[in-house]
Amino acid sequence: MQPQPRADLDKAPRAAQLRFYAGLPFFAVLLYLSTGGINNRIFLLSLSTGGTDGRGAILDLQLHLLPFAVLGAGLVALYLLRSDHVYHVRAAELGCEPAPRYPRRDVLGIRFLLETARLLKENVMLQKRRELLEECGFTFVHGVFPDGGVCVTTAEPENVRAVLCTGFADWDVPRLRIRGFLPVLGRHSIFTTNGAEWQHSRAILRPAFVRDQISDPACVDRHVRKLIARIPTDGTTVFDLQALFSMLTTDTISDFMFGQSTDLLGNAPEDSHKFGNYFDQAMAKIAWRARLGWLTMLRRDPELDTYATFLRKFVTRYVTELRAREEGNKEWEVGKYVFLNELLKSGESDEVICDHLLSIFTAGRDTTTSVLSYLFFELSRRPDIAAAIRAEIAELGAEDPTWEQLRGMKYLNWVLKEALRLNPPVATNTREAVRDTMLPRGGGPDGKSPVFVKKGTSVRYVPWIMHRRTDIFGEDADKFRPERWEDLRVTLEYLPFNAGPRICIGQQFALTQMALITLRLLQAFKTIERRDDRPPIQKLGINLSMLYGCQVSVTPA
Ligand code: HEM
Repeated sequence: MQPQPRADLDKAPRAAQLRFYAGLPFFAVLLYLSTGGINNRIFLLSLSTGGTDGRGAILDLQLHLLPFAVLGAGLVALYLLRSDHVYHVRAAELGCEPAPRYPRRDVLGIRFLLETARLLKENVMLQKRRELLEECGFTFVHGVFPDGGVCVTTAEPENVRAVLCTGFADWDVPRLRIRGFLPVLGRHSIFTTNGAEWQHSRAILRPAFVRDQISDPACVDRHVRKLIARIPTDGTTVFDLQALFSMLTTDTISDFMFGQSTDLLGNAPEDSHKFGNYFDQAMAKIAWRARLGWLTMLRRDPELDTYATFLRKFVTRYVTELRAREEGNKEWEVGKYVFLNELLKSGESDEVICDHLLSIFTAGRDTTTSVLSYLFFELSRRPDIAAAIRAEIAELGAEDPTWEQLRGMKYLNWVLKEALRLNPPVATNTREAVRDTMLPRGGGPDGKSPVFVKKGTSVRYVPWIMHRRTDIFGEDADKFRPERWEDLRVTLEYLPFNAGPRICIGQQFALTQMALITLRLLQAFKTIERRDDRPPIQKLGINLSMLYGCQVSVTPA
């Protein structure tokens, strides 16, 4: 059966724009009348009663201004029509066609903004956007409130390739995201910079991730053992693995970065718990700011300021401490790789180093927690998959596994890939055009023509939806089936770590860390059972997380 076109999807966006511009003069008159406020009402009343009640001067002025207001609005409309015309001529020259616009009637993107806020609140944003994208050929355009521009949303691998790889120079991390992240990450972090500044940050951070020293499973192992020790093993006590994974990743990343762990799974001081807690709150707030736009930034948020101040102080303390040790010329934990040590060698100021450290926390903590939580949710309802991983673990023997061995575990790596496919922690991402450019797909009635993109336009690409496309991953795309990776060959259709020059620099670190954690938990527990009847809802923040956590009970091996 042919799908019915949605009434709220405009396949003729240009006509809609023209209708909007034609309405501008009327809008101006309305605006003019409404700015007269109560006076206008009195004026209209007085016309019907025959008197102006002493307000003649003001009303006179308004009447004189009326032609200018109409003329002004007319000129604005003409200007917009002209640039619209120029835009369409250029687009046509390049063989571009418009992409469908959603929703159909939406002056300045207000409806879209309100709908987005509602869908986020109801935690159905990804599902609803998937339906929409499937219907309109995987690309659509919507208005952006309040600046009146547009944003292109796409789940088309060819568009992703153009944005992240082949046309990299045409696209920046959007200003909106930078403004949203600034209070916490600062202006020098790898996530809040573009161009030369970003290249500089990446050049400082990247070497730390290719050094042999970080390949130290013992560091992760130490913290996993603490996690295992905290888990009740009577098979009936229910606990939330997601909360424990969040502590674990905080501990491992802080250990890797500062050479001292926050030790949330051990004997953490009050401050470390506060750090974990404030970090969660701050992330939730900046996700909201970056998504809902300039409106959320009009007002200062004193809570966010409190969180940001505390987080920056907490991290700076380690920087000051380590600098003091270095100045005292003491050898500090000889042989142990400490990321902060390497950063200090860059000669950057404390403020810049603090920005970098917080960005690594942001990049590595909740992403890893998200994948592990979802993975163990799947394992808790799929004992067959857990058994297949255990069989592979048994082949390793009794020795502690090396990083190389972990990377070589074929089935375990399929399982991780499958978890990253179905719920990539960075489920959606955005870039902004820094010059007029185009996307190769999404335009015209069949969605196969290129789409012209004006400078300043945002493009949101959605790995979560792309990873579930049945034309790419098969009819069972929604199913957790690790075996699909045996012969599946994909490139940019699969994008959990991004691609191109801004690809995730912690990818190998994350994969091996997650492999080791999974291995240790499956060695420690014979059964891991799901203990939650509620549907598994994914909450969209900066990263995905499980709304109700991962509630399970376990028995010892
Ligand atoms: C499962 C875990 C992880 C996933 C799914 C993931 C995913 C991503 C994605 C999608 C990006 C691109 C963001 C963008 O440009 O908008 C990214 C960037 C980045 N990731 Fe990861 N990441 C993970 C773990 C980590 C870890 C553990 C670290 C470090 C300890 C890390 C460090 C970074 C950094 C520094 C960037 C910025 C790269 C740049 O802009 O040049 N990531 N990651």
